[in-house]
Amino acid sequence: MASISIKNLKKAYGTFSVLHGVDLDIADGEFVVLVGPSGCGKSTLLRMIAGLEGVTEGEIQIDGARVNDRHPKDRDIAMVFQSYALYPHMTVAENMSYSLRLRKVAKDVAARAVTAASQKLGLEPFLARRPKALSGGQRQRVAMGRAIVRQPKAFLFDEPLSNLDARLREQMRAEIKKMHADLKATSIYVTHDQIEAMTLADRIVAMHGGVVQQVGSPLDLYDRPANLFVAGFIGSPGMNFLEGRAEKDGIRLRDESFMAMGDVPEHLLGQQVTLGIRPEHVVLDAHGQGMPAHLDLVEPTGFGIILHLTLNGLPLKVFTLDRAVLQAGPMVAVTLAQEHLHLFGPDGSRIGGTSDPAAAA
Ligand SMILES: Nc1ncnc2c1ncn2[C@@H]1O[C@H](COP(=O)(O)OP(=O)(O)OP(=O)(O)O)[C@@H](O)[C@H]1O
Repeated sequence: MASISIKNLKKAYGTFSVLHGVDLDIADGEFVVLVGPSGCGKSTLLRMIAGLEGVTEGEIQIDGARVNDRHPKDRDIAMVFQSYALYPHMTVAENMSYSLRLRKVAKDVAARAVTAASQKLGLEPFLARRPKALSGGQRQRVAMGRAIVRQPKAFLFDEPLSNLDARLREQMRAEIKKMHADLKATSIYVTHDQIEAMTLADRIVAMHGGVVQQVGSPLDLYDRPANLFVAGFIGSPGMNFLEGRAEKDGIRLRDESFMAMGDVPEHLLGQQVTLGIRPEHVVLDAHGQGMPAHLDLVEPTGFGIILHLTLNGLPLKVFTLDRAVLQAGPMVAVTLAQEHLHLFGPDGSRIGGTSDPAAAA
């Protein structure tokens, strides 16, 4: 296995710049997930690491060695795609052993590697079948098995589960996690799906517009998003944002209502700021204490309930497990849990901490 280091990496297609200087150090055995909206450059970054795209500027190192000009096959990296990319005329066993045969690995060694990988992935009953006789989930497993038998330095996953239905995704997600716990292989995984990112990653890299916005553990990004983009992107239903002007002890919202939040840093006074609060941190008050809000829409998800409210003319989402709200009238009372308020400055970056008062100082 290997460490991967990316230094000031840039990519442009003609005059169109896709990556604007990415720095990232991935430790040996780490599972890193790249997330971001469509077009933010995550697949481009992955493909550059694999050697499938050239480097415009900057450096990629694998185990300390510069690989910018190294051919993909000489980087010793296995890539798993959403399209599976299996050879249709080969059986599962042949697909899995193909790369070993190319490397002239002895037949019995290759057979042992295929057996071990197929046991791990529950593929033994299918070894003699061709890909067309497999379900999507089974094909994806073969694609992973093919990567495993090579024992590469690192695995790169490009949205491997996006062609699968929700139940199968859930199952395969858990299998990938188990596989990683087992093999401890350095892995970089690209996805749109934030549940995949949250559940699989040791660290998440959130990208937007070809720029890394934040790198951290899943809960770091959830609890202490570095800016408005990360705050809005991570979490579903998404964080609520309320815009206003900073005053000494809180924020004067657009509708002139006041949200108390302790000492506001002096340099922000009078500035336009944004308050953020996650839907699960808006507290519904059964006793009618708190701010009156109009209940516009109720979305029961089974697990919990998403409420769409209007508070002082502003939209506010609430997530609750309390089914009693299904009987609530058109008016409810809400409190925003102060310790869970996030504050973002005029440029969108996070101000201080909410859960960690020392960081706010
Ligand atoms: N060969 C190319 N020539 C020109 N532009 C390209 C090329 N490949 C990608 N791009 C552009 O680079 C940007 C980043 O693409 P990339 O595929 O890396 O995004 P992504 O974040 O992986 O998106 P998605 O989640 O939709 O796959 C996009 O605007 C895309 O149109």
